[in-house]
Amino acid sequence: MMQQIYPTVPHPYQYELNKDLHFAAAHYIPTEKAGVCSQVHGHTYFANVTIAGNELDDSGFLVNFADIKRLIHDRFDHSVLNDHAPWFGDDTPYRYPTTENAARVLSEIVQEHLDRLPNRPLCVQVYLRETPTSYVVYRPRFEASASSARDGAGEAHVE
Ligand SMILES: Nc1nc2c(c(=O)[nH]1)N=C([C@H](O)[C@H](O)COP(=O)(O)OP(=O)(O)OP(=O)(O)O)CN2
Ligand SMILES: [Zn+2]
Repeated sequence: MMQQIYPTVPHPYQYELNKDLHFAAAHYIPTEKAGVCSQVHGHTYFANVTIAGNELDDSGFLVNFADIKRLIHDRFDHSVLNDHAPWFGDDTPYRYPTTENAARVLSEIVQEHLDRLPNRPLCVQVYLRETPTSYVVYRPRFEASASSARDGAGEAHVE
């Protein structure tokens, strides 16, 4: 597993968990503007998922590290990203499996899981490296009302 220093995300929460993971996947970007990347090709993607919150569950976890791996690695490893409807598709640039969209999709998949946990942690950052020279950092926006309702974060606002 590649280990490195990731960009930090400002947030008001007491606990921050980070999970590194990787998956091998093929993709193509369905536009001529992508040049050779419009042909099917593969990468070993490296992701770092950052989750934050103030409350732990009855195991003393913010979230089980293994759940994050299961959600991402088990779903996408040795697959073609373009085939993963509804997350990815060829119909709109918002669903092309670019690094930008893939980082957002990972965040959304993780947050859907976190929303079902009683302690309601938040996915505050996904770092996704597609090649040795290319990566994207995605940080979801949170409404102030949602985060304060969740855990008494008051005026805390994660950008
Ligand atoms: N903004 C984006 N640009 C590109 C994306 C993307 O997802 N977002 N994707 C690609 C290709 O899929 C390609 O796999 C990655 O491109 P690139 O970094 O150019 O890959 P190289 O290994 O050839 O990089 P070098 O630094 O030139 O070795 C293209 N663009
Ligand atoms: Zn690619």
